[in-house]
Amino acid sequence: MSIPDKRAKLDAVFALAPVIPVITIEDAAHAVPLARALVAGGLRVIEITLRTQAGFDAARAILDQVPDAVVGIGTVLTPADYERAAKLGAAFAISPGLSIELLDAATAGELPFAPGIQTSSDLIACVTRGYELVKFFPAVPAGGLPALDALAGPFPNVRFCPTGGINAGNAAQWLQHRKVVAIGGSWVAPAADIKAGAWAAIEQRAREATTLR
Ligand SMILES: O=C(O)C(=O)C[C@H](O)[C@H](O)COP(=O)(O)O
Repeated sequence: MSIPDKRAKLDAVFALAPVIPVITIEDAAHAVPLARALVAGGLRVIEITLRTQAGFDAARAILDQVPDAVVGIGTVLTPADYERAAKLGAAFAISPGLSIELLDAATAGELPFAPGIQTSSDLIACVTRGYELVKFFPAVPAGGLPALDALAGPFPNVRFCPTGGINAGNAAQWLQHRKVVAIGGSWVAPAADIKAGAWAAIEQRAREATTLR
């Protein structure tokens, strides 16, 4: 697939919902009820991180059993992670950062990829290769909205998915920025609620998140 085609696919995914729940799952058996709760609440795009062993199995279960969910693989750190995400049939891959090796693998591959950035040098590496939708991580510790606004200036074509330190209290402010396509965060489905099977609470938080923009 060409770079513009992959870019268009990624844009279409990020247009589906204002908030992307970032999920860290310890037990793959939780994946399907969790995804059903998020979809029922109106958040179809879900980032399953590879922070835990269960990440891939969780993503596979959702892909198999929750057709309305749009599954992205997060914490993609290496070309091998990217390849695995592509083989799994995920909708996209996303990273908290970037390396040239990772960008090159994603350029050669078929799966749309959103690199993570924190500096203008990161953004130069991205735009040089045609990546124009990036995760801004960690959004709040790295300077918050003023930092994003400053970074956006020299890169007029870049759009951002800020993640890291965003919650129900500050999410709306981030979503008002014209270069923010969506925000990511763990607050919609925190680890404790997943562990406890608190699906109704997660569904309710998802529903509230859909009204933030
Ligand atoms: O694990 C990854 O791949 C990441 O990119 C990091 C996560 O997106 C953030 O850690 C979520 O941040 P919180 O919403 O503040 O919990």
